[in-house]
Formats: sequence, structure tokens, C-alpha cells
Amino acid sequence: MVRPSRAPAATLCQTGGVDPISLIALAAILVVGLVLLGLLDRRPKPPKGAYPTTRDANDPAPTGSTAVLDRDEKTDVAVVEPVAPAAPAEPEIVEPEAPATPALDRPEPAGSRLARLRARLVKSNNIFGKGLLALLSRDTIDDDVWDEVEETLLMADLGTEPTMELVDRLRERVTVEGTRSPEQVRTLLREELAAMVDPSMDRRLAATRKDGRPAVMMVVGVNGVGKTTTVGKIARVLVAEERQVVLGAADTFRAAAAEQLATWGARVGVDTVKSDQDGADPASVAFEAVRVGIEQESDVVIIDTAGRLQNKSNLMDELGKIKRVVEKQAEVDEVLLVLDATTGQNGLTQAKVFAEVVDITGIVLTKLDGTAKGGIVVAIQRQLGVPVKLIGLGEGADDLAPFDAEGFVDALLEP
Ligand SMILES: Nc1nc2c(ncn2[C@@H]2O[C@H](COP(=O)(O)OP(=O)(O)OP(=O)(O)O)[C@@H](O)[C@H]2O)c(=O)[nH]1
Repeated sequence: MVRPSRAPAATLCQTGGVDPISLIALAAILVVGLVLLGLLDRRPKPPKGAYPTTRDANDPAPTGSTAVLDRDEKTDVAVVEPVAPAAPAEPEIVEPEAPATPALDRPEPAGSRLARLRARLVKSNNIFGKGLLALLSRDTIDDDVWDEVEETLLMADLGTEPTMELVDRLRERVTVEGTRSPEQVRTLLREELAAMVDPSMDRRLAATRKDGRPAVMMVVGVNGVGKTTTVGKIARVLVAEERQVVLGAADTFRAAAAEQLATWGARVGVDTVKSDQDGADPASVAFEAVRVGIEQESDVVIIDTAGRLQNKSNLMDELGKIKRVVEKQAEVDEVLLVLDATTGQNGLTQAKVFAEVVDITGIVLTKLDGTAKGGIVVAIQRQLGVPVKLIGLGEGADDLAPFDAEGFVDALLEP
């Protein structure tokens, strides 16, 4: 009898189906794989619209500024990201727009200033010049006329000694030269006055780098003569000459002075070193200003100082101290004494005391637009033996002119 052949189960499995053990193993691998995939999928996703991991200069700028990437993920990115970053055209962060930088002033070159300001000099001093011309144009010049000439010169603050000298010179020439036309009188006066003002004096400002460091300029004087204003105006003169300037606000006594100076500087792109502390040590502000000037390789550092009465010895000593402290780093090349021309002979007393404390190298005569006392130029130069280098002829930013002896005398004698 033939029994139907029945393949054992194992044989069936091997030949026609899958081994159950393999099936279980396969299922287990699948499960483990799926679990792993699921775990991997839980890694934090990059924020939408974030940069690719690498980017070079040729890549289009991504949406948003680098500030996005710089931020910690914990920061409120939502605030800075667009709601729907579809196309990366718009910046994601709009930085608060910096206020537009105000255009810098273009100060007037120094050379053209006296010509422009001449009218003010003529206007304020015409009594002086015209008075002299009228007197010397008289047919007869007797002793009375000479007395009047003398008086006119004294009124103009020329000073006693220079007045006597000038009258003697004029008398001599009038006697020798005889009859005079108005033109001759003018020429005579021009020559003699110019000689008194001394065109040979060196009136250049020390504003050039020397021995690899900036020139250092200090500005001194009594209260209210126009020091801070003058420092600001000098900065403009130098900027017009394309020099690099640093200002030092060593007037720490008057609260608003440092701000006032910084405003002058900012208008022409010049840095001002100042202290935030009222009453700070002026010597250390000055020292710091010079340090900054050296570091910035600037051409000149100009230091404004507080107004001080010449009879306050402690304040005058302070001035000496500022200079000494500054000189630990760099020599002070220029000490400008600012004098208010309207105070006339009073300025002479001030000048004397200041000169004893610091070596004055030049005079700035301010407010010459408001006085007929132009003769003070001669008096002050004689007194100190230092030249008037600049004259102030108004409150405008460029109303400060280099002093020029001949131009000055011409303006006094303008018809
Ligand atoms: N008319 C005229 N006014 C001037 C001139 N120079 C300066 N001033 C004015 O004088 C006043 C005093 O000027 P400041 O620069 O503040 O004087 P300061 O010497 O620094 O004053 P203190 O710091 O208090 O000692 C201001 O109103 C200036 O505008 C000038 O040449 N002509």
C-alpha cells in the first residue's frame, strides 16, 4: 500500500515558506529600526529660515541679519523672525535705524577770513583810524593837534609808551616830508602803525606733529573771555587745513563747558576727551587727552582750561600743574592766552600774571568786533613780547581769523 507521501512539517517549511525563527528575528530588527528612527526624529529641528550650516561670500544673504544666528536659542526668536518666511527677500530683523549722522560742517579756510571779517574791524575801530587820518590831514598841525593824536592813540588802548613813541615818529616825518596829500598821510600812518604792530613776529600756530607725537596746545585766561569758544574755533581752523585734532575738556569747573566743547568738536568730526564727573582733576583730563592724541596719531591736541582770576593763586598753581602733568607725555608747544579786547588795559594785568605761571606763546584777542580799542594789540605784544596770533571778530563759528599786522592796520585806516 502506498501511503501518500507527506513531507514532514520541517521539510515543508524549508522548501515552500519562511522559517518562523527567521521571521521573529526579522520582526525584531524591524521594531528596533522603527524605534531608532522615531528617536532620531526627535532631535531639535533648526528654526525655519535659518542659515545653511556653511555660507560663503557668494551665497545670497539669508533672510535675517546675523543677529539671529548670534542669539541664544532660548531668546524670543519669534519676536525677531517673520511669521511666514516664504521667500528670503525681506530682512528678518529690522535694526532700529541709527539717527542719520548730521553732515559735518565745512569750516571756512583761515586765509579768507580776515577779508570777510574786515568790515567788522573797520566798523568797530573807525574812530581810531579815521580820527588819526582827519587830524593828520589838517593844513596846520600844531601842538594841539598832536595832543589830539596822542589822546586818540591812548583811547584806542595803545598804551602810554607806544603812544609816545608813535607820536614822536609821526612828528618827525611830518616835519621832514612837509606838505601832505590825504594819500600821503594814509601811507605815513600805515607804515608807522604797521611798524608798531610788528609784521616780523612769527604768528604761526604750533599745530604740527613733532618727534612722532602731536603738537600740544593749552588755552588759558580769566572767566568769560571766550576760551571754550576759541578752542572750538581753532579746531575749525585746523580742520579746514585738514589736520587731525583732539580736544581736551580740562575746564571741569563749569559744568556745561565740556558739553559745549564736545558740541564744537562734533560739528567738525573732532573727538573730545572729557570727564563725566563734575569737578574732576583737570590735569588728568588733559593728560588723557594727550594720551588719546598720541594713540590716534593726531596732529594736535588742544586743551581748554577753566577760567581763573589771576589773583587766585591756588587756581594759577593748578594751571602750572596741568602743564607739568601733560609734559610727562609730551611737551606743551603752545600756550595761548585769551584776552577780551573790550576789557582793554585790564587785560595787560591778567597777561602779566598768567605769563608768570605758564610760558605764554601767543595771544588770542577776542571780541574785537565790539570795541574801538584795537590799539591793545600793540600794548599786549609789547607787554609780553609774544605775538597776537588770532583775533575774534564775532560769535559765529568761523569768526576767528589769523592775525595779520598789515591787514589789521589797513582795516583801521579804511576810508
Ligand atoms: N562778539 C564776540 N563774542 C565772542 C567772541 N568770542 C567769544 N565770544 C562770546 O563770549 C562768550 C563767552 O565765551 P566762552 O567761550 O564760554 O568763554 P570762556 O572763557 O570759556 O568762559 P569760562 O569757561 O566761564 O571762563 C560767549 O557768548 C561767546 O560767544 C568774539 O570774538 N566776539
